[in-house]
Amino acid sequence: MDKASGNSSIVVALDGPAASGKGTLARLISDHYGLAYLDTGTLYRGVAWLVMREGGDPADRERAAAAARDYAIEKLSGADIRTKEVGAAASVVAANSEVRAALLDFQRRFAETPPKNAVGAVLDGRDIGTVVCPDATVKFFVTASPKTRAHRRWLELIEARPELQESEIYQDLLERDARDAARDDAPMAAAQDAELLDTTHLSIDAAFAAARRVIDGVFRRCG
Ligand SMILES: Nc1ncnc2c1ncn2[C@@H]1O[C@H](COP(=O)(O)OP(=O)(O)OP(=O)(O)O)[C@@H](O)[C@H]1O
Ligand SMILES: Nc1ccn([C@@H]2O[C@H](COP(=O)(O)O)[C@@H](O)[C@H]2O)c(=O)n1
Repeated sequence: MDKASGNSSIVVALDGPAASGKGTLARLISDHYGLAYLDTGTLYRGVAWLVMREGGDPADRERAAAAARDYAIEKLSGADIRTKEVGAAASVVAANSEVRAALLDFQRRFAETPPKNAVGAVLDGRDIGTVVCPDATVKFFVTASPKTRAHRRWLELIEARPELQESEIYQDLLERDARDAARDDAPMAAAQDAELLDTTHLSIDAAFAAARRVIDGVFRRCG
């Protein structure tokens, strides 16, 4: 239940820094509760990829804004948007208010009217609980130590990119986290009513169990 609007759809918001485990948890929550899942980072990664594919600079405000306004998932078929470089570029376009404005409606519509008649939606990102869905049913701020997050991301990328150094990933994550937290528009921050979930010393299963305890508790109180 969306707290304020009374909207019948359940909205679970997961925010937090890069490689904290938001997406992993969001997919498990989506499957367990039958919620539609939106990884909002893919929107910003997609905009950055589209700009770079045309040889543009992600810092080019008008070019990035135009790419966001013309964003369509179909334009990204076959695109590898999970690379370190696209992640860094995504955090550059994400500081562009026109890009954020162009992507906001789609995220809110997804939450309010989830696809495939799902009973609700789970969205992960940086500003879901603060800007996109401030009245979400349940909010989490998922984090882990920078070293833990860098190690997890390194493990994720190393198979495809054996040349990658973990130290390079660590530095990249710190720079991206700083950009995300320092920007004026919709900075990465924990909503005041978000549950803090530090996964540094939690397995995926343990983190999921902790999240379920919170969600089930809210659902019991909401009836
Ligand atoms: N609790 C955990 N313990 C160990 N590994 C984890 C845990 N949670 C997630 N991982 C692994 O860490 C990597 C990053 O996780 P995930 O993609 O969920 O992070 P994220 O917060 O969504 O990252 P980003 O915001 O950069 O997309 C994945 O390979 C995932 O399998
Ligand atoms: N709601 C969001 C989601 C993402 N971003 C920006 O996109 C970058 C990539 O996101 P990932 O979740 O795929 O790591 C991220 O670093 C942010 O700069 C955002 O601003 N808001």
